[in-house]
Amino acid sequence: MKIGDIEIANRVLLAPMSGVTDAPFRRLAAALGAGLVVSEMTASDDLVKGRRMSVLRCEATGIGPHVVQLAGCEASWMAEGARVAEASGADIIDINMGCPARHVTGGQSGSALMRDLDHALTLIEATISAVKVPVTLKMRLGWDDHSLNAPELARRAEAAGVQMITVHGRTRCQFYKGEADWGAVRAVRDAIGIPLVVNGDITSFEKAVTALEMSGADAVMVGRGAQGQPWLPGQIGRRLETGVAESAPSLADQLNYVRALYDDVCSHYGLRIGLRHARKHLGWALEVAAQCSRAPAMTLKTWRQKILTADNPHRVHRSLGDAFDDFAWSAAA
Ligand SMILES: Cc1cc2nc3c(=O)[nH]c(=O)nc-3n(C[C@H](O)[C@H](O)[C@H](O)COP(=O)(O)O)c2cc1C
Repeated sequence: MKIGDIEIANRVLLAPMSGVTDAPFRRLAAALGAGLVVSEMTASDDLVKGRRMSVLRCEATGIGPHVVQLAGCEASWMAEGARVAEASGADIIDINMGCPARHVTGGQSGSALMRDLDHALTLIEATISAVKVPVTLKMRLGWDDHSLNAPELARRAEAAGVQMITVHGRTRCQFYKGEADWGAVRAVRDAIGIPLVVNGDITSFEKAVTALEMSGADAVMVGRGAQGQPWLPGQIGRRLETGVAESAPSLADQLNYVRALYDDVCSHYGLRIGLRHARKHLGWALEVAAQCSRAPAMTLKTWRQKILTADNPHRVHRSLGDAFDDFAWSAAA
């Protein structure tokens, strides 16, 4: 699959997730084989103003094709944000028209743009005119069940020059409730000729295959399923290419991944902020490892408590090693 001239390694993308898919997590998921990884949403005006967290969100070292996702509600900020992102190394700019959060939609950004397609198009056109790199778009099925206008937005976006569309198979009013409707994404397939990506609730190879079949999409995007398992997009992507199933990484490999991620998070944000950001990744990694080893709930609870409250990287590394040893005992029992 290609986005403009950019070849994608396989058909499984890592979803943008604010507070989760920061540069360290994307680096790891990309190294473990994700076809493409997308930055957390960055407010275009904050990026232009050089706000530190926005600049950090666009960091790209070691990520491969670098996709920066921009959000905003004004054409001029979107255009300027896109220029800044391109100048700092973005290979692709993605526009967010899917975020359901009230603080985003209240500012007429994210999925609120699906309520005013004429305005949405002005943002898309401004972004495309501002940069040479391909521009892509992520959206939901519509605002609510009475306005399923993703096919119309997708068709107009393609006509304006957008080069790939991702659809999360829920409406904005669903937030994250219910199940993603992969079949409903087929109406977008019928409306456009550019690459289409289906998203929502894809947590396994089997679900990826079903989502591809039901939607007619070219690729899938995995979000929450990758929390604590940064290898998942790569594993599904390789299996779609080769048909060969892989088991979960060994506990020893999982320990190496979480340690590398922890160190990268601490150096990316600096120790003080990094320790805070690292906690959720540590928590998810421990949960996944405990599940893989069928460790008792109490063992997980004890290690979570110890590791998530530690504020010294040496102690965290040591405790991670001990926790994974414990999990290995459970697995062998
Ligand atoms: C914590 C969290 C943060 C998210 N942040 C973003 C974001 O920054 N940009 C975006 O387009 N979607 C964002 N999403 C939506 C995901 O990209 C994805 O569309 C959604 O989670 C459904 O996919 P999944 O079921 O595979 O998680 C976020 C979702 C979660 C759970």
